[in-house]
Amino acid sequence: MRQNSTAPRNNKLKPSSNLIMNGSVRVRVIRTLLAIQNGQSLASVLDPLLNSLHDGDKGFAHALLLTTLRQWYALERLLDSLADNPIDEKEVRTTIQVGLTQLLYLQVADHAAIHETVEAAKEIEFAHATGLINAILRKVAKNPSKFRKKCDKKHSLPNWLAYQLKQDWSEQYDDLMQGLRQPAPMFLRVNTAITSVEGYQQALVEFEVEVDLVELTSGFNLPNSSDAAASNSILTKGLRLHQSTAVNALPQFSEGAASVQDMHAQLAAPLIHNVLLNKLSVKKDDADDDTDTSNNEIRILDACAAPGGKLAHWLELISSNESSLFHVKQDSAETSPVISKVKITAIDNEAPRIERIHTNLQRLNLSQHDLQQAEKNIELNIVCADATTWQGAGKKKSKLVFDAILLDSPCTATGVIRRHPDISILRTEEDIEQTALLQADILHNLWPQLKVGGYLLYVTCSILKQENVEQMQDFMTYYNNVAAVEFSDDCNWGIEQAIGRQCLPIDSESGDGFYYALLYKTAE
Ligand SMILES: C[S@@+](CC[C@H](N)C(=O)[O-])C[C@H]1O[C@@H](n2cnc3c(N)ncnc32)[C@H](O)[C@@H]1O
Repeated sequence: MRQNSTAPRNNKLKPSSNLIMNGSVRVRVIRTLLAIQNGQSLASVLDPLLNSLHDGDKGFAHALLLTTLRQWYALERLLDSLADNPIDEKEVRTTIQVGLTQLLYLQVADHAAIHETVEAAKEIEFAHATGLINAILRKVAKNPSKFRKKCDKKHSLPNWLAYQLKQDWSEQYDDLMQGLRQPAPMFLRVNTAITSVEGYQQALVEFEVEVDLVELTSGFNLPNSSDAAASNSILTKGLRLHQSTAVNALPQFSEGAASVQDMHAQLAAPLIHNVLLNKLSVKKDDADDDTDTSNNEIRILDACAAPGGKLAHWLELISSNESSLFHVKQDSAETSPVISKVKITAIDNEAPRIERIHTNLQRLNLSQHDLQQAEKNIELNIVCADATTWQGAGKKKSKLVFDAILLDSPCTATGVIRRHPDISILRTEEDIEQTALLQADILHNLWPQLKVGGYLLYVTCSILKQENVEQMQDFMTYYNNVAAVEFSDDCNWGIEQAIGRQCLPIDSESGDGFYYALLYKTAE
């Protein structure tokens, strides 16, 4: 029996104090780390930190904060091994960890790292601990490579999470533990409604921004399709920057020519878009198919849409001339396009995050207003609603509303720890269970709203099986009208699972730890 779900515990944590942004750079970084340990997310404290600093200090503060977070648990273990007596005060531990990061990972000169860190302890009114801080940092400074080796040896995760990942990924475990401690590469998605990927790559060369073209192939076998359409292959192209760059240094960024989006996140929109294209192009002689395009409109849902990365991508594809749903022709003798209207609903239950959807779509000229002006016959509705209870049919009798659903589900975000290393501090073991329950509630509310013959793409940025393949296996036991679409061997991303595919953030050039499963609705 499913229980009532609640959001992950971290979402409920209240910040215990407002950040006081004064003092030296190190003091501000220490205060930021203390705020994160008190439950604030990195996303909420990073801008206040950086905005409080002179331009010349921002790079160092950013590196010090992010590196300390990435190495947090390894530094904690090292610290425990270095202290004669247990150190309990959070402020003292954090200060020493910030010192260790400078010595072991940032190659700051010994005397600056030690002196400035000791001074920081005085500034945060922990002068009583300066002797201890000084002694530990001096010991490490005498042989940094020995201590760096010690620190790098194991993982830098809380033990409960490392243990769970060992259970889930024993073969990939060592690489995964190292991969999760590294920074992630920056990827760009090119807005193909404006320019081609190759065209934008050329423009970047002129701006002296070095990138590599990344091509991901997604092969899958659609059930109940005609032979011609039975096997499909989609090519998703993105750009990987050699070095992370401020977006205002990118050509035509403010005009919407490109967006920052992880490479594996870029798989979502093409996948759901292409199965829909395929569905529309197949002659409707399938008894299992309830997709009614007789009124020339299709309805699609982005169920957890904020801040709108995948929604924007999908809208770019829909409004791009090459891949537009409006240009699909059925494989019958008829030649007229089958679709004259696409209705998209995007929901999310967090109002401030909905605001970010609007801002993002405006930059890309994809707001409701822009779409209306362009007379694209795309109707976009963005709604603040809870996906565990929301009903797209409103008062209509039939619940069957959507031809395709993208469910980019709330998750523990363990697959994006490289970008959000605060996750390893903020998450607790109990969050996995609670998050899995929330995901199940959303799935059970949305599935009855999908038309027979429609597709639901389930996505998470988690690397825990409970939220992914096990969630899908569990879900499928509830229904006799669900089939999992098989990805084929053509896929050059992720690891095949009993249902779906799992990407792991192992290698420093690849994308984040996303999971994808494509479900098809059959007749009961
Ligand atoms: C992984 S994020 C979505 C990212 C988004 N699809 C994108 O590509 O930019 C998950 C989203 O689910 C939303 N969410 C969490 N619980 C929800 C619920 N019960 N109903 C609707 N949205 C929910 C969160 O606010 C969050 O924005």
